[in-house]
Amino acid sequence: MWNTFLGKRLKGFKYAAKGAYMLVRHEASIQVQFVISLIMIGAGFYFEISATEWMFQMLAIGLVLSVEGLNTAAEEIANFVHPDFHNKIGYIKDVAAGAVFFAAGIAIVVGCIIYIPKF
Ligand SMILES: Nc1ncnc2c1ncn2[C@@H]1O[C@H](COP(=O)(O)OP(=O)(O)OP(=O)(O)O)[C@@H](O)[C@H]1O
Repeated sequence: MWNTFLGKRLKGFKYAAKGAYMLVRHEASIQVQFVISLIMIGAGFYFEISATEWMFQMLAIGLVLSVEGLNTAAEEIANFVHPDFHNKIGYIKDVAAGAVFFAAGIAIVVGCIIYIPKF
């Protein structure tokens, strides 16, 4: 069953779900972003934001969690291939963190646009 086209896709989904669980269970940066995401979802219900606002908010949350997860993967690869200090590893980690900076910056702007008018 697992060797069919559908079986392989299901297996891939199972590994991806396991990876998402591992990120939330073990990675402090993802845990922080995850808790902030839950707070923002709670705020969405509290302020009864519109369907369009929900879409932008959920896209922003997905963007931040995805990029943070990829940043973690990049860090893990860097640590695995070169555990010692190296300028190139530092550069790789910095640009991966820079990607999170972009995503988080956009998410903050989206949050401000949605919630500032509600006060
Ligand atoms: N092996 C390395 N060689 C050069 N610079 C490094 C190295 N490891 C980390 N750095 C520098 O330190 C910064 C933070 O590293 P890293 O993201 O691994 O965080 P950490 O605090 O060491 O670990 P964690 O994020 O798991 O708490 C990097 O962006 C990079 O500038």
